[in-house]
Amino acid sequence: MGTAKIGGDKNKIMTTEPLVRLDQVSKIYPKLTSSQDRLRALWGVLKGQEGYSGYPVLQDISLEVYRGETLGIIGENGAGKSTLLKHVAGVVKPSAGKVQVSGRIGALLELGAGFHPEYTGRENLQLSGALMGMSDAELLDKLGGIIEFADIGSYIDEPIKHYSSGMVVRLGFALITALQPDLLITDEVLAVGDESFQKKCIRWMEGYLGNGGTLLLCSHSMFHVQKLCQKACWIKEGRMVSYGEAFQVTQEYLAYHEQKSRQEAQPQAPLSSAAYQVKALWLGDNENNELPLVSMGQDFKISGELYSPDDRVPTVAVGIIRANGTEVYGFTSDIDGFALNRRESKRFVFALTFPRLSLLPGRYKLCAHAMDPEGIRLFDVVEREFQVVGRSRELGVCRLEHQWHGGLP
Ligand SMILES: Nc1ncnc2c1ncn2[C@@H]1O[C@H](COP(=O)(O)OP(=O)(O)OP(=O)(O)O)[C@@H](O)[C@H]1O
Repeated sequence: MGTAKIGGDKNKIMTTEPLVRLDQVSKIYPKLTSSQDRLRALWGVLKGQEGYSGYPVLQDISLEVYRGETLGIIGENGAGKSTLLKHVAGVVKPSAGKVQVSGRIGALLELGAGFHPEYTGRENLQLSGALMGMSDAELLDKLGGIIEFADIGSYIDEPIKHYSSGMVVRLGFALITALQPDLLITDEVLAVGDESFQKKCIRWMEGYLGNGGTLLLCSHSMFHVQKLCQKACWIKEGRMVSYGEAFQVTQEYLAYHEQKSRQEAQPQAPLSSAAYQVKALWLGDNENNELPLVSMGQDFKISGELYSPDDRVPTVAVGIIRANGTEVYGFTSDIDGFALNRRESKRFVFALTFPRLSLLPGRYKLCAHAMDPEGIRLFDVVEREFQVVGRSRELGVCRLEHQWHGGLP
Protein backbone atom coordinates (compact mmCIF):
# COMPACT_ATOMS: atom_id res chain seq x y z
CA MET A 1 0.00 0.00 0.00
CA GLY A 2 2.96 2.32 -0.37
CA THR A 3 5.36 3.69 2.18
CA ALA A 4 4.09 4.13 5.70
CA LYS A 5 4.53 7.60 7.15
CA ILE A 6 4.75 6.41 10.71
CA GLY A 7 7.47 3.91 11.45
CA GLY A 8 8.35 4.46 7.85
CA ASP A 9 11.89 3.15 7.90
CA LYS A 10 11.11 -0.47 7.43
CA ASN A 11 14.73 -1.46 6.94
CA LYS A 12 16.15 -0.40 10.24
CA ILE A 13 19.29 -2.16 11.39
CA MET A 14 18.50 -4.66 14.11
CA THR A 15 20.76 -5.51 16.97
CA THR A 16 21.33 -9.20 17.65
CA GLU A 17 19.69 -9.29 21.08
CA PRO A 18 15.91 -8.96 21.07
CA LEU A 19 14.26 -6.41 23.37
CA VAL A 20 11.44 -8.88 23.95
CA ARG A 21 11.60 -12.63 23.93
CA LEU A 22 8.61 -14.83 24.72
CA ASP A 23 9.45 -18.48 24.94
CA GLN A 24 6.50 -20.89 24.92
CA VAL A 25 4.45 -18.62 27.13
CA SER A 26 1.13 -19.93 28.43
CA LYS A 27 -1.32 -18.30 30.76
CA ILE A 28 -4.05 -20.12 32.60
CA TYR A 29 -6.76 -18.31 34.53
CA PRO A 30 -8.71 -20.27 37.10
CA LYS A 31 -12.36 -21.06 36.41
CA LEU A 32 -14.35 -19.07 38.92
CA THR A 33 -17.94 -19.94 38.14
CA SER A 34 -18.86 -21.46 41.51
CA SER A 35 -17.81 -20.70 45.07
CA GLN A 36 -16.09 -24.11 45.06
CA ASP A 37 -14.00 -22.94 42.07
CA ARG A 38 -13.05 -19.77 43.91
CA LEU A 39 -11.97 -21.69 46.98
CA ARG A 40 -9.97 -24.12 44.86
CA ALA A 41 -8.27 -21.23 43.04
CA LEU A 42 -7.43 -19.51 46.32
CA TRP A 43 -6.03 -22.75 47.62
CA GLY A 44 -3.96 -23.10 44.46
CA VAL A 45 -2.55 -19.59 44.86
CA LEU A 46 -1.70 -20.26 48.51
CA LYS A 47 0.12 -23.41 47.48
CA GLY A 48 1.87 -21.55 44.66
CA GLN A 49 -0.01 -23.58 42.04
CA GLU A 50 -1.45 -20.80 39.99
CA GLY A 51 -3.92 -21.82 37.33
CA TYR A 52 -5.01 -25.06 38.88
CA SER A 53 -8.01 -26.34 36.95
CA GLY A 54 -8.26 -23.22 34.84
CA TYR A 55 -8.80 -22.26 31.25
CA PRO A 56 -5.94 -21.32 28.98
CA VAL A 57 -5.88 -17.75 27.70
CA LEU A 58 -2.48 -17.98 26.03
CA GLN A 59 -0.85 -21.18 24.83
CA ASP A 60 2.73 -21.71 23.72
CA ILE A 61 3.41 -18.23 22.44
CA SER A 62 6.97 -17.66 21.25
CA LEU A 63 8.13 -14.47 19.60
CA GLU A 64 10.97 -11.99 19.52
CA VAL A 65 10.95 -8.25 19.00
CA TYR A 66 14.18 -6.51 18.09
CA ARG A 67 15.09 -2.87 18.61
CA GLY A 68 13.55 -0.77 15.85
CA GLU A 69 10.87 -3.34 15.02
CA THR A 70 7.15 -2.67 15.06
CA LEU A 71 4.91 -5.63 15.78
CA GLY A 72 1.11 -5.60 15.62
CA ILE A 73 -0.93 -8.13 17.58
CA ILE A 74 -4.26 -8.90 15.93
CA GLY A 75 -7.14 -11.22 16.72
CA GLU A 76 -10.78 -11.33 17.68
CA ASN A 77 -12.25 -10.13 20.98
CA GLY A 78 -11.02 -12.25 23.83
CA ALA A 79 -8.24 -13.85 21.73
CA GLY A 80 -5.60 -12.96 24.32
CA LYS A 81 -3.95 -9.88 22.77
CA SER A 82 -4.09 -7.66 25.85
CA THR A 83 -2.99 -10.54 28.04
CA LEU A 84 0.05 -10.93 25.82
CA LEU A 85 0.87 -7.23 26.09
CA LYS A 86 0.43 -7.39 29.86
CA HIS A 87 3.02 -10.18 30.00
CA VAL A 88 5.51 -7.99 28.16
CA ALA A 89 4.67 -5.02 30.38
CA GLY A 90 5.34 -7.26 33.38
CA VAL A 91 1.84 -6.77 34.82
CA VAL A 92 0.97 -10.45 34.43
CA LYS A 93 3.21 -13.46 35.06
CA PRO A 94 3.06 -16.48 32.76
CA SER A 95 1.76 -19.79 34.06
CA ALA A 96 4.41 -21.50 31.93
CA GLY A 97 7.22 -20.40 29.67
CA LYS A 98 9.56 -17.44 29.86
CA VAL A 99 9.21 -13.71 29.23
CA GLN A 100 12.42 -11.73 28.83
CA VAL A 101 12.32 -8.00 28.32
CA SER A 102 15.23 -5.58 28.33
CA GLY A 103 15.34 -1.80 28.16
CA ARG A 104 12.87 0.80 29.30
CA ILE A 105 9.26 -0.04 28.67
CA GLY A 106 6.65 2.61 28.13
CA ALA A 107 3.27 0.95 28.50
CA LEU A 108 0.32 2.99 27.25
CA LEU A 109 -2.08 0.43 28.67
CA GLU A 110 -3.88 1.69 31.73
CA LEU A 111 -2.58 5.22 31.76
CA GLY A 112 -2.49 6.72 35.18
CA ALA A 113 -3.48 3.46 36.88
CA GLY A 114 -0.44 3.66 39.13
CA PHE A 115 -1.09 7.23 40.29
CA HIS A 116 -1.92 7.90 43.92
CA PRO A 117 -5.25 9.78 44.25
CA GLU A 118 -4.19 11.80 47.29
CA TYR A 119 -0.96 13.13 45.74
CA THR A 120 -0.83 16.05 43.33
CA GLY A 121 -0.03 15.56 39.66
CA ARG A 122 3.48 16.88 40.22
CA GLU A 123 4.07 14.51 43.16
CA ASN A 124 2.71 11.59 41.17
CA LEU A 125 5.04 12.38 38.28
CA GLN A 126 7.99 12.36 40.64
CA LEU A 127 6.89 9.12 42.26
CA SER A 128 5.99 7.27 39.06
CA GLY A 129 9.04 8.59 37.24
CA ALA A 130 11.27 7.18 39.95
CA LEU A 131 9.41 3.87 39.84
CA MET A 132 9.94 3.77 36.09
CA GLY A 133 13.67 4.09 36.62
CA MET A 134 14.28 7.80 36.10
CA SER A 135 17.01 9.30 38.24
CA ASP A 136 16.37 12.44 40.33
CA ALA A 137 18.47 14.51 37.93
CA GLU A 138 16.64 13.13 34.90
CA LEU A 139 13.28 13.83 36.49
CA LEU A 140 14.25 17.36 37.40
CA ASP A 141 15.43 17.93 33.88
CA LYS A 142 12.26 16.57 32.31
CA LEU A 143 9.54 17.65 34.70
CA GLY A 144 8.91 20.96 32.91
CA GLY A 145 8.52 19.19 29.56
CA ILE A 146 6.16 16.60 30.98
CA ILE A 147 3.96 19.24 32.57
CA GLU A 148 3.94 21.22 29.34
CA PHE A 149 2.95 18.13 27.35
CA ALA A 150 0.15 17.23 29.79
CA ASP A 151 -1.12 20.83 29.56
CA ILE A 152 -3.52 20.65 32.49
CA GLY A 153 -2.77 24.10 33.86
CA SER A 154 -2.86 24.68 37.58
CA TYR A 155 -4.36 21.23 38.17
CA ILE A 156 -0.80 19.92 38.21
CA ASP A 157 -0.63 20.99 41.87
CA GLU A 158 -4.04 19.55 42.78
CA PRO A 159 -4.53 16.02 44.11
CA ILE A 160 -5.24 13.54 41.32
CA LYS A 161 -8.59 12.66 42.86
CA HIS A 162 -9.85 16.05 41.62
CA TYR A 163 -8.88 15.27 38.01
CA SER A 164 -11.19 14.26 35.19
CA SER A 165 -10.31 10.90 33.64
CA GLY A 166 -8.98 12.77 30.59
CA MET A 167 -6.56 14.73 32.75
CA VAL A 168 -5.22 11.55 34.33
CA VAL A 169 -4.64 10.10 30.88
CA ARG A 170 -2.85 13.27 29.76
CA LEU A 171 -0.51 13.09 32.71
CA GLY A 172 0.11 9.37 32.18
CA PHE A 173 0.91 9.82 28.51
CA ALA A 174 3.11 12.85 29.13
CA LEU A 175 5.15 10.80 31.56
CA ILE A 176 5.69 8.06 28.99
CA THR A 177 6.90 10.58 26.41
CA ALA A 178 9.57 11.77 28.82
CA LEU A 179 10.61 8.24 29.63
CA GLN A 180 11.97 7.85 26.08
CA PRO A 181 11.13 4.17 26.17
CA ASP A 182 13.15 1.59 24.33
CA LEU A 183 9.88 -0.26 23.80
CA LEU A 184 6.42 1.23 23.55
CA ILE A 185 3.42 -0.97 24.27
CA THR A 186 -0.03 0.20 23.34
CA ASP A 187 -3.56 -1.15 23.08
CA GLU A 188 -5.17 0.39 19.98
CA VAL A 189 -3.66 3.55 18.54
CA LEU A 190 -3.59 6.32 21.04
CA ALA A 191 -7.29 6.48 21.74
CA VAL A 192 -6.55 8.83 24.61
CA GLY A 193 -7.82 12.21 25.66
CA ASP A 194 -9.70 14.68 23.52
CA GLU A 195 -9.18 15.47 19.84
CA SER A 196 -6.36 17.95 20.24
CA PHE A 197 -4.51 15.79 22.74
CA GLN A 198 -4.84 12.78 20.42
CA LYS A 199 -3.21 14.80 17.66
CA LYS A 200 -0.36 15.73 19.96
CA CYS A 201 0.08 12.06 20.90
CA ILE A 202 0.10 11.01 17.25
CA ARG A 203 2.74 13.59 16.43
CA TRP A 204 4.83 12.32 19.31
CA MET A 205 4.37 8.73 18.11
CA GLU A 206 5.47 9.74 14.61
CA GLY A 207 8.64 11.20 16.06
CA TYR A 208 9.22 8.19 18.29
CA LEU A 209 8.91 5.69 15.44
CA GLY A 210 10.73 7.95 13.00
CA ASN A 211 13.69 7.89 15.39
CA GLY A 212 13.81 4.11 15.38
CA GLY A 213 11.50 3.38 18.34
CA THR A 214 10.24 -0.13 18.97
CA LEU A 215 6.49 -0.72 19.10
CA LEU A 216 4.22 -3.48 20.27
CA LEU A 217 0.70 -2.57 19.29
CA CYS A 218 -2.52 -4.48 19.65
CA SER A 219 -5.29 -3.32 17.38
CA HIS A 220 -8.49 -4.29 15.64
CA SER A 221 -7.66 -1.95 12.78
CA MET A 222 -5.84 -3.74 9.97
CA PHE A 223 -5.24 -0.33 8.45
CA HIS A 224 -3.28 0.78 11.51
CA VAL A 225 -1.35 -2.46 11.69
CA GLN A 226 -0.42 -2.25 8.02
CA LYS A 227 0.51 1.39 8.40
CA LEU A 228 2.46 1.22 11.65
CA CYS A 229 3.89 -2.28 11.84
CA GLN A 230 6.50 -4.22 9.95
CA LYS A 231 5.41 -7.52 11.44
CA ALA A 232 2.17 -8.87 12.80
CA CYS A 233 1.12 -11.77 14.92
CA TRP A 234 -2.40 -13.21 14.79
CA ILE A 235 -3.66 -14.71 18.03
CA LYS A 236 -6.71 -16.97 17.91
CA GLU A 237 -8.13 -18.46 21.08
CA GLY A 238 -4.83 -17.94 22.83
CA ARG A 239 -2.70 -19.55 20.14
CA MET A 240 -0.54 -17.91 17.54
CA VAL A 241 -1.92 -18.86 14.15
CA SER A 242 0.25 -16.61 12.04
CA TYR A 243 3.39 -14.51 12.49
CA GLY A 244 5.30 -12.65 9.84
CA GLU A 245 5.22 -9.69 7.53
CA ALA A 246 2.37 -7.36 8.63
CA PHE A 247 0.67 -7.12 5.28
CA GLN A 248 0.68 -10.87 4.78
CA VAL A 249 -0.70 -11.64 8.24
CA THR A 250 -3.41 -8.98 8.10
CA GLN A 251 -4.49 -10.29 4.69
CA GLU A 252 -4.80 -13.80 6.12
CA TYR A 253 -6.84 -12.43 9.00
CA LEU A 254 -9.15 -10.51 6.70
CA ALA A 255 -9.61 -13.57 4.51
CA TYR A 256 -10.55 -15.57 7.61
CA HIS A 257 -13.20 -13.00 8.47
CA GLU A 258 -14.58 -13.10 4.97
CA GLN A 259 -14.89 -16.85 5.28
CA LYS A 260 -16.76 -16.42 8.52
CA SER A 261 -19.21 -14.31 6.51
CA ARG A 262 -19.22 -11.67 9.17
CA GLN A 263 -20.66 -9.10 6.84
CA GLU A 264 -23.87 -8.18 8.53
CA ALA A 265 -24.22 -4.44 8.49
CA GLN A 266 -22.58 -3.11 11.62
CA PRO A 267 -24.81 -0.65 13.48
CA GLN A 268 -23.09 2.69 12.99
CA ALA A 269 -22.60 4.83 16.06
CA PRO A 270 -23.89 8.35 15.41
CA LEU A 271 -21.00 10.57 14.37
CA SER A 272 -20.17 13.52 16.56
CA SER A 273 -19.67 16.93 14.97
CA ALA A 274 -16.00 16.52 15.94
CA ALA A 275 -15.61 13.66 13.46
CA TYR A 276 -14.25 13.79 9.92
CA GLN A 277 -17.14 12.82 7.65
CA VAL A 278 -17.88 11.80 4.09
CA LYS A 279 -20.58 14.23 3.01
CA ALA A 280 -20.96 13.05 -0.58
CA LEU A 281 -19.65 10.41 -2.93
CA TRP A 282 -20.39 10.42 -6.66
CA LEU A 283 -19.60 7.56 -9.02
CA GLY A 284 -19.18 8.11 -12.73
CA ASP A 285 -21.05 10.86 -14.53
CA ASN A 286 -24.54 9.46 -14.06
CA GLU A 287 -25.03 10.35 -10.42
CA ASN A 288 -28.77 9.81 -10.49
CA ASN A 289 -28.53 6.12 -11.38
CA GLU A 290 -29.36 3.69 -8.59
CA LEU A 291 -26.65 1.38 -9.81
CA PRO A 292 -23.98 3.15 -11.83
CA LEU A 293 -22.83 1.12 -14.80
CA VAL A 294 -19.21 1.39 -15.75
CA SER A 295 -17.72 -0.08 -18.89
CA MET A 296 -14.67 -2.21 -18.50
CA GLY A 297 -11.68 -0.54 -20.16
CA GLN A 298 -13.25 2.94 -19.94
CA ASP A 299 -12.16 5.71 -17.57
CA PHE A 300 -14.02 5.51 -14.26
CA LYS A 301 -14.37 8.77 -12.36
CA ILE A 302 -15.34 9.25 -8.76
CA SER A 303 -15.57 12.36 -6.66
CA GLY A 304 -16.64 13.29 -3.19
CA GLU A 305 -16.78 15.79 -0.41
CA LEU A 306 -15.43 15.49 3.14
CA TYR A 307 -16.13 17.50 6.25
CA SER A 308 -13.22 18.43 8.49
CA PRO A 309 -14.21 19.63 11.98
CA ASP A 310 -10.94 21.52 12.52
CA ASP A 311 -10.59 22.73 8.92
CA ARG A 312 -7.36 20.76 8.45
CA VAL A 313 -7.06 18.82 5.20
CA PRO A 314 -8.58 15.37 5.87
CA THR A 315 -7.41 12.12 4.33
CA VAL A 316 -9.72 10.08 2.16
CA ALA A 317 -9.27 6.31 1.91
CA VAL A 318 -10.82 4.62 -1.11
CA GLY A 319 -11.48 0.91 -1.34
CA ILE A 320 -13.03 -1.35 -3.94
CA ILE A 321 -14.68 -4.57 -2.82
CA ARG A 322 -16.22 -7.29 -4.98
CA ALA A 323 -19.86 -8.09 -4.18
CA ASN A 324 -18.78 -11.40 -2.61
CA GLY A 325 -16.61 -9.49 -0.11
CA THR A 326 -13.22 -9.93 -1.79
CA GLU A 327 -11.13 -6.84 -1.22
CA VAL A 328 -9.78 -5.72 -4.56
CA TYR A 329 -7.83 -2.56 -3.94
CA GLY A 330 -7.41 0.22 -1.42
CA PHE A 331 -5.37 3.38 -1.10
CA THR A 332 -5.45 6.74 0.64
CA SER A 333 -4.86 10.31 -0.45
CA ASP A 334 -2.03 10.58 2.05
CA ILE A 335 -0.28 7.48 0.71
CA ASP A 336 -0.50 9.06 -2.75
CA GLY A 337 0.62 12.46 -1.42
CA PHE A 338 -2.57 14.13 -2.66
CA ALA A 339 -4.11 17.01 -0.68
CA LEU A 340 -7.86 17.47 -0.97
CA ASN A 341 -9.04 20.90 -2.16
CA ARG A 342 -10.75 23.24 0.30
CA ARG A 343 -14.08 24.20 -1.30
CA GLU A 344 -15.21 26.30 1.62
CA SER A 345 -14.53 26.38 5.34
CA LYS A 346 -14.35 22.80 6.68
CA ARG A 347 -15.45 21.33 3.30
CA PHE A 348 -12.93 19.51 1.13
CA VAL A 349 -13.44 17.88 -2.24
CA PHE A 350 -11.60 15.30 -4.27
CA ALA A 351 -11.97 13.74 -7.67
CA LEU A 352 -10.09 10.84 -9.15
CA THR A 353 -10.06 8.71 -12.24
CA PHE A 354 -9.25 5.07 -12.77
CA PRO A 355 -8.05 5.22 -16.35
CA ARG A 356 -9.09 2.28 -18.56
CA LEU A 357 -10.76 0.45 -15.68
CA SER A 358 -9.27 -3.02 -15.44
CA LEU A 359 -11.97 -4.60 -13.24
CA LEU A 360 -13.69 -7.56 -14.83
CA PRO A 361 -17.47 -7.43 -15.31
CA GLY A 362 -19.45 -7.91 -12.12
CA ARG A 363 -20.83 -6.09 -9.12
CA TYR A 364 -18.56 -4.10 -6.83
CA LYS A 365 -18.75 -1.69 -3.95
CA LEU A 366 -16.73 1.48 -3.68
CA CYS A 367 -16.05 2.71 -0.14
CA ALA A 368 -14.80 6.15 0.81
CA HIS A 369 -13.55 6.61 4.36
CA ALA A 370 -12.99 9.94 6.06
CA MET A 371 -9.78 9.96 8.06
CA ASP A 372 -7.85 12.47 10.09
CA PRO A 373 -5.11 14.47 8.32
CA GLU A 374 -2.48 12.11 9.76
CA GLY A 375 -4.16 9.23 7.94
CA ILE A 376 -4.31 7.30 11.21
CA ARG A 377 -7.89 7.12 12.37
CA LEU A 378 -10.94 6.16 10.36
CA PHE A 379 -14.06 8.13 11.23
CA ASP A 380 -16.79 7.69 8.66
CA VAL A 381 -17.50 5.54 5.65
CA VAL A 382 -19.87 5.81 2.73
CA GLU A 383 -20.36 2.92 0.31
CA ARG A 384 -21.79 2.86 -3.21
CA GLU A 385 -22.47 -0.14 -5.37
CA PHE A 386 -21.59 -0.13 -9.04
CA GLN A 387 -21.52 -2.63 -11.86
CA VAL A 388 -18.79 -3.16 -14.36
CA VAL A 389 -20.15 -4.22 -17.73
CA GLY A 390 -18.35 -5.56 -20.74
CA ARG A 391 -17.58 -8.65 -22.73
CA SER A 392 -14.85 -10.74 -21.24
CA ARG A 393 -14.18 -14.43 -20.74
CA GLU A 394 -11.30 -13.77 -18.39
CA LEU A 395 -11.38 -15.08 -14.83
CA GLY A 396 -10.85 -13.30 -11.53
CA VAL A 397 -11.51 -9.72 -10.51
CA CYS A 398 -9.26 -7.65 -12.70
CA ARG A 399 -7.37 -7.74 -15.93
CA LEU A 400 -3.63 -7.93 -15.60
CA GLU A 401 -1.55 -6.72 -18.50
CA HIS A 402 0.09 -9.74 -20.08
CA GLN A 403 1.89 -10.77 -23.23
CA TRP A 404 2.21 -14.14 -24.94
CA HIS A 405 5.56 -15.12 -26.39
CA GLY A 406 6.71 -17.77 -28.83
CA GLY A 407 7.43 -21.36 -27.91
CA LEU A 408 10.41 -22.79 -26.08
CA PRO A 409 13.78 -21.35 -27.13
N1 LIG B 1 -7.76 -11.40 35.06
C1 LIG B 1 -8.44 -12.28 34.35
N2 LIG B 1 -9.04 -13.34 34.94
C2 LIG B 1 -9.71 -14.25 34.22
N3 LIG B 1 -9.84 -14.21 32.88
C3 LIG B 1 -9.27 -13.17 32.24
C4 LIG B 1 -8.54 -12.15 32.94
N4 LIG B 1 -8.09 -11.27 32.03
C5 LIG B 1 -8.51 -11.70 30.82
N5 LIG B 1 -9.23 -12.84 30.94
C6 LIG B 1 -9.82 -13.62 29.84
O1 LIG B 1 -8.78 -13.92 28.95
C7 LIG B 1 -9.26 -13.92 27.61
C8 LIG B 1 -8.40 -13.04 26.76
O2 LIG B 1 -8.57 -11.69 27.17
P1 LIG B 1 -7.79 -10.48 26.52
O3 LIG B 1 -8.25 -9.25 27.20
O4 LIG B 1 -6.34 -10.77 26.49
O5 LIG B 1 -8.35 -10.54 25.03
P2 LIG B 1 -8.15 -9.52 23.83
O6 LIG B 1 -7.69 -10.31 22.67
O7 LIG B 1 -7.30 -8.38 24.27
O8 LIG B 1 -9.64 -9.05 23.59
P3 LIG B 1 -10.24 -7.64 23.10
O9 LIG B 1 -9.93 -7.52 21.65
O10 LIG B 1 -11.69 -7.83 23.34
O11 LIG B 1 -9.65 -6.58 23.95
C9 LIG B 1 -10.72 -13.51 27.68
O12 LIG B 1 -11.52 -14.68 27.65
C10 LIG B 1 -10.83 -12.85 29.02
O13 LIG B 1 -12.12 -12.99 29.54
